[in-house]
Order: sequence, then C-alpha cells, then structure tokens
Amino acid sequence: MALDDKQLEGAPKDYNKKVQRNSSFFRALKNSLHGIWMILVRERNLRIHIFLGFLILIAGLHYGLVRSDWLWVTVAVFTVISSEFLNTIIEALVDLVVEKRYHPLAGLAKDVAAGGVLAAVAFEIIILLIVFQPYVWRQFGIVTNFSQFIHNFSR
Ligand SMILES: Nc1ncnc2c1ncn2[C@@H]1O[C@H](COP(=O)(O)OP(=O)(O)OP(=O)(O)O)[C@@H](O)[C@H]1O
Repeated sequence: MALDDKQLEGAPKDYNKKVQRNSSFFRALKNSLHGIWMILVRERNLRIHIFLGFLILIAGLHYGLVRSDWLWVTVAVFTVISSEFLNTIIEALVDLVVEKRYHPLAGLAKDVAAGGVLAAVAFEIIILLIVFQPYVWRQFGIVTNFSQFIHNFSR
C-alpha cells in the first residue's frame, strides 16, 4: 500500500528537510485537508465506504428517518470512515518503520488494523438493520415491534 506510491517513495531524499509547526490555523486546516485528499486518492476502500454512506443518506431520505435514527446512522457511517483513517495511519507507520522488510509484528499490526475496520463495518450493519427494518417492513404494510421481537426471542 503506502510504499507503492511513487510520490512517497521519494521521501527519504528529503530527510534533511526541517519540519515546522503549523504557523497558523489556516495552515493547519490546509494540511488537514491535504491529509483527507491523500487518503481519498489512495484508499479505494474509503471511497467505497463514502459511496455507501451516500446511498444510506438517500435511503434515509426516502424512508423519512426520524432524528434519533439519523443520529445512529451518522455515528455508524463515521465510525467506519474513522476506522479507515486509523487503518491507513497504521499501515503508513508500519511501512515507515519496517520499510519493505518482512516482520511478524508488522503483519500483526496491519491485520489488527484491518480487523478494526471489519468490526466497525459489523457495527454499521447492525445499526442499519435495527434502524431501517421497521421502515422497510412498513413499506409492505407490516408493522413490527422490535422490542417485543427481542423479548419473545429471549424466552
Ligand atoms: N512488512 C510486513 N511484514 C509482514 N507482513 C506484512 C508486511 N506488510 C504487509 N504484511 C501482510 O500483508 C497484508 C497486506 O498488506 P498491505 O500493506 O498490502 O495492506 P492492505 O491490507 O492491502 O492495505 P489496504 O487497506 O490498503 O488494502 C497485511 O495485512 C499483513 O498481513
């Protein structure tokens, strides 16, 4: 991943460059936006999650979700997006430390980071199922009671 990027492969030549603190709020903002642009360009999975986020937004508008539903859906979508950011940071740091050498700990760090994304996606799916299922059933004229269903299930 990270080391395939030609622009970043050239980075070691810049070792003598000094790193400066962000001198102003706008400079910090510009660097943050650059970070978002970099991950958007490089990480296909993040682009897929953002695309799915737009589809969820359209579905939410279609079904007319209530405020509390929107809160949960927003938390779920941003949890996945944040986990992709974290995954990319860990991959970049691991590649920086081990370069292209094999190390079991490097593999462990990357696999655990990827597992974190999977856990976040599982969280998102559970939230989406709980939030959307009454709206979908209602479309077919079926009124459900989720709490009653869970209660009956546990008996
Ligand atoms: N330096 C390394 N040493 C040992 N195993 C590694 C190393 N780099 C990668 N791996 C293993 O190869 C897998 C794929 O690594 P890679 O850097 O391509 O991440 P990726 O999962 O493809 O990234 P992306 O999230 O961008 O798809 C890792 O999950 C890890 O198991």
